[in-house]
Amino acid sequence: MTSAIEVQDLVVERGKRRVLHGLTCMIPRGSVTGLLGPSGSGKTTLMRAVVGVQVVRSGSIMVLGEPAGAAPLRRKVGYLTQAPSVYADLTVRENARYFAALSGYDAATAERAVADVGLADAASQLVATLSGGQRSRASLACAILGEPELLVLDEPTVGQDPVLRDELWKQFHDLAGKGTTILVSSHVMDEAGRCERLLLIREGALIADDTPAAVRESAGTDDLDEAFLRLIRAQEVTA
Ligand SMILES: Nc1ncnc2c1ncn2[C@@H]1O[C@H](COP(=O)(O)OP(=O)(O)OP(=O)(O)O)[C@@H](O)[C@H]1O
Repeated sequence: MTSAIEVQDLVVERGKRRVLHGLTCMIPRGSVTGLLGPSGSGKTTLMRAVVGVQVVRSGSIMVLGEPAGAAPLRRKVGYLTQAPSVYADLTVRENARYFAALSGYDAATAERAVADVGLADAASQLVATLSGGQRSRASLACAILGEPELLVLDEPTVGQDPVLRDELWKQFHDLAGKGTTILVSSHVMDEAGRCERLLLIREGALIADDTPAAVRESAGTDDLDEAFLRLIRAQEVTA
């Protein structure tokens, strides 16, 4: 099987609002796929559905050949939420070791994940005393433990400086090179160009599912920001 995620006619309602409107997409294995769209367009909702923590109204989501959220996926899927999900009163290392132990990984695996996110020097620092960017990297370390088969990353580079962002993107590609499928959301269009595939989402519907090059070509511009705007306008005209 070549697809890591298959979403079919997904409808999600949150509160009284329909947030995803029959969304269908397929994400290939071993790829870095960017999920881009305006604030409130449904990116987090789609990611939550993929990791199996979102109640869905209808449709289906298969992840690594299993229904999203199925027990065998627990060790195979890493999820980085937007809000840091580490314990403030533990050190970076203690957090990594704790989450490693929960999944049956050893201390060396925890140490490697901490180093991979550039926090080796802050490993013995309490999370409460970290900067915002460091804190989200501490969460990222816990998400990448054991190199899961699928990594779902909700805005992992927010609050990071350009050098770190660059390093994190290189690391995502390294992981993908080793076979990990990465679904990563971002608001930042210059990050879209770093993805192998793009899902552009607006108001809960897909407006593009293609490579960055194909998105640029179909919109007739090299600028992905402009391409996104043109695709939105084209969709408004046909709607
Ligand atoms: N718990 C909730 N109850 C009701 N509505 C919600 C809830 N969570 C999200 N929504 C709504 O669902 C829609 C999609 O939200 P979602 O968080 O998926 O967007 P997003 O694209 O990830 O946004 P952002 O880029 O700002 O994080 C928004 O209109 C939001 O207000």
